Amino acid sequence: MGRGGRGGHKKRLMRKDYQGDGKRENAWNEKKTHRADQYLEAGDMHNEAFEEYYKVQDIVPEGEWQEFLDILKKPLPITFRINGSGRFAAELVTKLQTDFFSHFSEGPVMLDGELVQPPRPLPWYPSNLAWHMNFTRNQLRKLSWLAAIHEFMKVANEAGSITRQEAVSMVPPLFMDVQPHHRVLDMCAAPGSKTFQLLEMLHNMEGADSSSGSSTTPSGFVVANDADAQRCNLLTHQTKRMCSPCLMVTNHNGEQFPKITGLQPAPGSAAAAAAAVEAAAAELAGNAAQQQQGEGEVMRFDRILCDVPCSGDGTMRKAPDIWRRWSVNNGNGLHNMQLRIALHAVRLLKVGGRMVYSTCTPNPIEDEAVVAELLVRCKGALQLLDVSDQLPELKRCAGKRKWLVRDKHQWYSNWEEAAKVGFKLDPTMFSSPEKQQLPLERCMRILPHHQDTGGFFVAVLQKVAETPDLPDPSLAHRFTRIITAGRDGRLIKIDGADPHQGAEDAAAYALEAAEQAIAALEAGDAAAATKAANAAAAAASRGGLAQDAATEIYKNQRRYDSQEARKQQQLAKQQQRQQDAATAGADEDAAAVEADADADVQAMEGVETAGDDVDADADAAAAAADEAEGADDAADGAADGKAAWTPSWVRGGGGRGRSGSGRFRGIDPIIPVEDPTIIKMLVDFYGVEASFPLATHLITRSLEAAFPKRLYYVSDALLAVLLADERESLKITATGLKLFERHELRGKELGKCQYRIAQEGLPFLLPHLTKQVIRLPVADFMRLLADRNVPLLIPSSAAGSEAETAAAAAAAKTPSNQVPLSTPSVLKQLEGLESGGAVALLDEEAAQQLGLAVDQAGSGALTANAPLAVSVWRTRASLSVLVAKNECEQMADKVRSAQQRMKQQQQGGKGAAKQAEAVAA
Ligand SMILES: C[S@@+](CC[C@H](N)C(=O)[O-])C[C@H]1O[C@@H](n2cnc3c(N)ncnc32)[C@H](O)[C@@H]1O
Repeated sequence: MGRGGRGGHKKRLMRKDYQGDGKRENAWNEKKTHRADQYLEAGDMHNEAFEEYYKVQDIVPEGEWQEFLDILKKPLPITFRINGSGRFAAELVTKLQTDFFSHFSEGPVMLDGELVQPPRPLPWYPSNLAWHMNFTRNQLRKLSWLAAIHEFMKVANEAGSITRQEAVSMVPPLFMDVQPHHRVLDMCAAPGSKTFQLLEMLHNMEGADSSSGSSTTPSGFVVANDADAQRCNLLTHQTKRMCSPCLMVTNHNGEQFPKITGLQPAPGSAAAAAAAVEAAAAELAGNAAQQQQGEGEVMRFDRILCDVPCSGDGTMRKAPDIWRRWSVNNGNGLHNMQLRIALHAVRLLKVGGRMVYSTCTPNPIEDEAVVAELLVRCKGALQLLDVSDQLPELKRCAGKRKWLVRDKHQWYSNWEEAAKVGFKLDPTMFSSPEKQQLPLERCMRILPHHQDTGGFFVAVLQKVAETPDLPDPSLAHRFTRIITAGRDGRLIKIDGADPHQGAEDAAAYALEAAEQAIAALEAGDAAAATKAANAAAAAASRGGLAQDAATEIYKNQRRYDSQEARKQQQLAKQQQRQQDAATAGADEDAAAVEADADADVQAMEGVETAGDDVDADADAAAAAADEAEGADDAADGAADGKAAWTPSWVRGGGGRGRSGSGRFRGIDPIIPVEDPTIIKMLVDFYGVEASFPLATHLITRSLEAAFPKRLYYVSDALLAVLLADERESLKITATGLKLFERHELRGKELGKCQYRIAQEGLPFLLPHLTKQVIRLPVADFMRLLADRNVPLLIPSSAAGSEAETAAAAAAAKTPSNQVPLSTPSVLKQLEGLESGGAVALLDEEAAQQLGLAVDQAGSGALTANAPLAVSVWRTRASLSVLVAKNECEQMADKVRSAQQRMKQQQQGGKGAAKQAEAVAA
């Protein structure tokens, strides 16, 4: 993706165990999968305050308390999700079942008197695409076939065909009902496992019309947002495996996510044409409202996920440190922020849109209290959906209508009790008679002991009408606090003021006016609030107060806000760090993803560095490559001068500490690639059909090179967002799918086009390429994947039997890894293949025979659905694969499995024929 933030500080982002030799600890490493018990001994897993709190909250059904406590002390099993719902996904499931899990089919497997638990699909996850495994370290060590499963998972995880993810974390996206045309916002998205799921759903284009152009690209998009800039980088890495041009990563506080207005369909898109027709018709009919609509709409979302930062009390199994550091203040301290994020999500949601609120804590203050307050404030415009008939196999407890609130001193049953003495409590935390009427049992609480998972909370909400204005509840409340304090004489000191009666009256009036300001704020009337606040200030000064009451109010308000914001941020960060540190899996294992550092980019660096050398070991070179993409996008190409074209628009431009027009420092500009020379070069060299919107939908992040380093493709819908956001309110850290990358072969001739095709963009581009594509028979394709750099034998007149003879002669003499490609059909194709970037793909007939053919026009972006094709670089003497080794291995594995399956089918067929013959005889 086009990344805009600094990428050069990767080392800083890595957890300690990823630093040093630069080799990252593997997410599937057995050491990490059982980290939980490295932190604490079982005896340490005890916390009276925690136990008392949750017993009083009554979240565990009668008689199950001990079971609940016991499971919290056990490490979490491994769970993973097979990515995509494409046919390769089904194949992967088959492979798991036949190659690996078949060991369990002949009865229970015992080791040292202990049962080895067979892997099982999560019963509630659709199409058997999510699995659960629970092997002990001893079992992995002693059973080599178990270790092989683990190894396979590791490779598949790295190649992006599976994602290790905690079971409960897979739940919220399943209730989002995301469709390809939806605008989706993931408010608190990092490190991105749920974003990945949402993208898969967006790209599930089954049944969509794929007959023309880029119609395999969904018309919707996903904006993945996170408040933490460094975690946005992890998000980018994690979601990059999805290869989508429909993703934008942004870096905002969720509660301040900007409203974008003036959204117009992307120029040249079908939607733009339709809108133009509609606008013209409206003009003719003199329909003002419709005309206005044509002038652009406010961007609202169809789906919003609020997976808010929380105390993480449901994650004890993977973060056992929570036993030690648990405090009631953790949840209480986050409630306000959670509510503010959720309220803003409601503002950004379309009428008719759906929003899922989730946490990984069973704490009602962070769960039902937030949902109830949302419903009350929305006055019927937001409804809690009953989803009890969905995912019926998922065991869950109903949400609660009543709960209590505790501070570090005592319990309270209502705000009235707590208002005066409560320690850092807010009225919104409390249940109330009004809230008890709400159908809060429709919320879902997933308890760890019910299906051997972590704990989670999910509420599914729908906006059914425009909501009333939703002012920040904590703001009004804090004003009240300040005024109460003022009344008590604690805040507004009349230092040095004229002690006569008038001053006191004026002070009282000032306070009253301030109260009116609150009421106006609560009613969402900003103008009235300002007026009342000004009146307060005027009264204060009229009374001759030394300290202006209103100023004091505002000063304190600001002080309080920033202190509180800092505290909440620190708390959220601290909790996040602790969760991350203890996370065993790759799901929320951000550092692992970061340390991944673009395996394919690194692989390319490897090939580049090795140049023409036959033994290009991309992975060795990759280990040395420590610069992330974002960093060198901007630091690009000082040597080859500036870009030669003036773009019609540019977002940002400061970037990386340079001063400039960019609104956000450190964020690179986004620039459309409008240089006719570049577009023509790509179109001519690769034969890109006019159906692909190359001239309008390519962006880059730097103009500091005549030929920008990377060219990214953004979908229609995202282009429309970029164009609409004229004020640059969106802080975009990454967007777009990398399609081309400038190739650098030091001191070597680059041929007619300096751009190679990026593997991640290949599935999108391939259906539109008419040149530089070479189709290989199975053996050659497998060889290319294995050796990754094969020599070519191309006599100038290579053709027919002469070439065959030459190739055979060469084959007889050369060591196996030096044998040039010699299949006549390949030699023929090589004749027409220019030096430079190209695509090598499995010959369609072979793919058909193996049942691996993909409807290219309809392949969409899903990695799992992608055709068997690799980006290559052709020189006069060799063909080099520009794809990471593990990805090549995965592809080879797919072919081998298909071959095996075909063999079995043939054998089955022969057997049946023999049987039939015998019967006939
Ligand atoms: C529970 S994690 C999200 C996990 C993520 N949804 C996933 O499935 O991978 C909460 C995230 O919220 C982010 N965050 C904290 N405060 C935030 C705020 N005010 N607005 C948006 N995101 C915030 C944290 O940086 C953290 O990445």
